[in-house]
Amino acid sequence: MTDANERSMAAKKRQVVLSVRDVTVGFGSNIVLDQLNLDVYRGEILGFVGASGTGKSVLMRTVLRLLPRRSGSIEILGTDYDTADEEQRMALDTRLGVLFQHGALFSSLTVKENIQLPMREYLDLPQSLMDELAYLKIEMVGLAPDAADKYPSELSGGMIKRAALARALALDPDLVFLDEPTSGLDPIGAAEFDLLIARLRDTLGLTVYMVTHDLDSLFSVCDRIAVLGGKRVLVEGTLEDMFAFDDPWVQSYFRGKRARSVVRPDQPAAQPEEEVN
Ligand SMILES: Nc1ncnc2c1ncn2[C@@H]1O[C@H](COP(=O)(O)OP(=O)(O)OP(=O)(O)O)[C@@H](O)[C@H]1O
Repeated sequence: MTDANERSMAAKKRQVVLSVRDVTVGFGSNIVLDQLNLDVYRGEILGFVGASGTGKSVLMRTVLRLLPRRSGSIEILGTDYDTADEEQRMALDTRLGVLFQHGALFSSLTVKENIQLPMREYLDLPQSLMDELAYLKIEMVGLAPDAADKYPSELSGGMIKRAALARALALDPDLVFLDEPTSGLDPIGAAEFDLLIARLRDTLGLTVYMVTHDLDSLFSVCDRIAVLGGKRVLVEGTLEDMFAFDDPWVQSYFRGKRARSVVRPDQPAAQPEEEVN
């Protein structure tokens, strides 16, 4: 059996936790996603990439039902929100965590209060237990306990990302969506954040859907990569699949000069080389 066949057999055995089928999304006459398909498997870190403006955020927002779609279906953790009843929708909401691009913490609330927001919305817990849980999440993301009573304006960029991650983990989700989690962090902070995500995946059994432009993240923590292009998922698979995929943007992205500075040295550069942003 070839490697490709073995991989495809293994993929079939994996449990799909997010299934996007023939999804079309547009704004007026601007069709951004056209009959797009994507599967995300339990326990993986999927890196979602694509040129600027191709619709990565639009897809994530559509999956999270923050944007309407024109057609297609989306099933998350076995539930199709469109056909689910109120109780099933609520149960699904508690199993999802989201970290938006700029952290999106409420500036008038402390870190602890931000983390407790989802708990207040979905759970009926005494304050003492919510405090205990908030401190647990704060520790989980590598923040010091005294961060709990700080306001977002008192935190560094890296601390804001961690606090936002703690809030995303507030309800012990199965699937977390991260929109450019390392953007704005210095390389060391970004590498630490990547390691944190990988560790949380391993210890909590999370599935991670990560929109990113960060080549380091793609090379160091992502199990699979999906590339958005031409309003669809152009290619999905391992890094090796990306290197082998015959498309100018994909070749330039994964084998360009910037990629070569972080990738394993055994990967040859694309010829001719064109840099992408
Ligand atoms: N609310 C909206 N109304 C109209 N057009 C929108 C809206 N949101 C996104 N778009 C358009 O959809 C397209 C895709 O945008 P999106 O933000 O998803 O790109 P992206 O791939 O996430 O880009 P980047 O990597 O720069 O963040 C763009 O043409 C954008 O102008």
